[in-house]
Amino acid sequence: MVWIDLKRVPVALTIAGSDSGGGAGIQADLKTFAALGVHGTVAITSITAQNTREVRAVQDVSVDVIKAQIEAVVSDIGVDAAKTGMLHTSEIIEAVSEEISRYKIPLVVDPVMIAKSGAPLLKEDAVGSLIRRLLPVAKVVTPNAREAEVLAGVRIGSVEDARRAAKLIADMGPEGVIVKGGHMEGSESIDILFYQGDFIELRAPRLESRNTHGTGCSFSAAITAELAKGKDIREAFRVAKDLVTHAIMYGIPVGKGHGPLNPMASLYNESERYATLMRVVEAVRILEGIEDARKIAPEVGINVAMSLPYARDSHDVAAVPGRIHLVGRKLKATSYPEFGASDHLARYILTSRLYDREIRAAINIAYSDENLERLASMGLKVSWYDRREEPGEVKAREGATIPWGVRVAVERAGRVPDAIFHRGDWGKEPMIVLLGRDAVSLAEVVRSIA
Ligand SMILES: Nc1ncnc2c1ncn2[C@@H]1O[C@H](COP(=O)(O)OP(=O)(O)OP(=O)(O)O)[C@@H](O)[C@H]1O
Ligand SMILES: Cc1ncc(COP(=O)(O)O)c(N)n1
Repeated sequence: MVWIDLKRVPVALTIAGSDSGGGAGIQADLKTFAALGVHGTVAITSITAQNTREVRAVQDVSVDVIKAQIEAVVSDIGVDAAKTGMLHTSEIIEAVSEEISRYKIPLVVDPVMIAKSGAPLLKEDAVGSLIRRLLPVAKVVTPNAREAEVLAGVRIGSVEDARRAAKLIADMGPEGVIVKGGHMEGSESIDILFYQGDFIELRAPRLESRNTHGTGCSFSAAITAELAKGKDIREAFRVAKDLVTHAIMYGIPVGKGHGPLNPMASLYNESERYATLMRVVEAVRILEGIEDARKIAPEVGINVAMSLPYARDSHDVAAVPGRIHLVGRKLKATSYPEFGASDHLARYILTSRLYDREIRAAINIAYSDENLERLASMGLKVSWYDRREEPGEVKAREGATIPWGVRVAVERAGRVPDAIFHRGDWGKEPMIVLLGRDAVSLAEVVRSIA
């Protein structure tokens, strides 16, 4: 539960460029502030004509108007924390530095140099101003590996190098330095914070996605939002890493280049919790209403599961703890649905979603030729895997069988099928698992089969 102080909403300010494509810059910052419950204000430094592929034009805002925007916000609304993004020239950097010093605002500096599409967003002769004027007034600075190389003057090829660079940059004035690992190699994206003489390292699986435009902007905006709430740098770092990882996982597939990440992913996920749980409740009601369920109930019981739209793991999948069992001819759920209640069906859903984002629900029923024929006669696509063909290294890994089996069945069908079955193995009951967008529609299919 996040307690929101409605009497005093925290205020964050972003001093950055506008991205017409809505993916990076102030657009990403405002979405991130909003996602974290902070009121966002802006001082636009440059207007870019930009999309997912390129920066076509840049118009810098005059230094007077940049200063006027900051003063307008500070004098009336007040600012708890600010961040900088694209600051194109030395003049802009110097003006921003003066304003920050005058109002003593806690500042996060994202030393944006080159856009993901390759366009320079900081003039080469302005790096000196960034180091001399901005870093000394920064609370936190968040370079990516390439930016850290420019600032620290060392090459970064490893986590060890990143640590060394973070220390060198800390000597330039900021309290905390985070060297981000998005542009490094390796199966994990590792970010390093150097703060008060200690290092904190946060890791996340490196996600394969084209849609990473705006990651650095959202990351620094999330840190700013948390500082605005009065959180400590370390805690802000954790929140930012989490938000950005989720936002990349559900990046927005628009444009032909690098689409934007989705800073709202966590928020949308939370907003769907109740509705998702209620779909499972309704599906259970339909199953419990089936007159004679003997042909569809497996020995181990039936379960119904449905995931949140932006699910990350089995905690984001609702199902019935203890499953639904046959009592006489009718089905009876042992308890009320909860999130995280079925690892088994969660694996079916989460693996299917790697192929088709629309899949959110699953129900398992007993395997029989008759049930398979019914599914086929309803025009549903059925695929299968054979547990006896499971490679040894998959068998050895806890929880790996279902993801492997789903992959086999999906590749066989050429898409995520409407149902996947296997004929069992030693100690494993054969099973049919129905997959679809909605738990209620799947329960209706099961009712028709029964
Ligand atoms: N493919 C990825 N998978 C997981 N996390 C990633 C990936 N790419 C970037 N990140 C994370 O996103 C955040 C931003 O890192 P990155 O190094 O990409 O910054 P940046 O280069 O400033 O971003 P941008 O390219 O938007 O300017 C970091 O927390 C980083 O670990
Ligand atoms: C206005 C503006 N600010 C920042 C970035 C950097 O973001 P990215 O490296 O993801 O392109 C950008 N492209 N445009």
